[in-house]
Amino acid sequence: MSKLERNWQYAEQYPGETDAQVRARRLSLELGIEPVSRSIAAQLSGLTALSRARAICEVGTGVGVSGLSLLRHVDDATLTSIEIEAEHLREARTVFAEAGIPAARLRLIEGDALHVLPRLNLGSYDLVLLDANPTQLLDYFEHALGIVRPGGCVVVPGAFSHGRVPDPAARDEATQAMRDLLALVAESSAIASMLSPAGDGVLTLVRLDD
Ligand SMILES: C[S@@+](CC[C@H](N)C(=O)[O-])C[C@H]1O[C@@H](n2cnc3c(N)ncnc32)[C@H](O)[C@@H]1O
Repeated sequence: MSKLERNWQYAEQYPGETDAQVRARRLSLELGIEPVSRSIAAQLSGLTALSRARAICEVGTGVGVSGLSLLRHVDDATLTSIEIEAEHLREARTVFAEAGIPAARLRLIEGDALHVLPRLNLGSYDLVLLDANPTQLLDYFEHALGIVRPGGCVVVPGAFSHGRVPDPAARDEATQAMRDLLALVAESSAIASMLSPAGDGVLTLVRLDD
């Protein structure tokens, strides 16, 4: 194992998780859902704590690993989470209930994010997580930039597309969409971008003040 691989593995094993996160992670894997990695989950918890987030939006609930992480340190935040698969959302409801998160703090919306995102209030979210269909990423991002407040952030896990983004031979649609987003934000004077090698890569974008 190379030094970089050892560093990566250490960073993944380092964060502690709640029992609810551990159970949700196990359930995700049983259902074939890829949850955010442990280091990315810890970054989500830290970001919402740092920004004292009160309104959080998530695209791609899965069964709740990222949702639990987003809410972990912010007792008064509410989570709007969009999921297209009814079964995933049903399991997520149970996961959140067993974690003791009051229903009033959750707005779980079943539907296609491309139909739901345009209905959300503009400029009103502190953090938006994009973790659903990677081929639709650019459309999600356009909406996310509209609903996040100035100074808020948009977080995109899977930024390396399973290692394919840095591989010039990889030309699939999801990889190309991620590359297009990386290029778009790199050129933007309205966004501060941070690309971290945690998990499968995580891109954190801050919407700068208007
Ligand atoms: C990678 S998983 C999300 C994992 C979750 N964020 C976590 O860390 O626990 C992607 C999820 O997005 C959902 N999804 C896929 N396309 C979607 C769409 N167009 N709108 C909403 N959800 C979608 C899938 O059903 C799946 O549950």
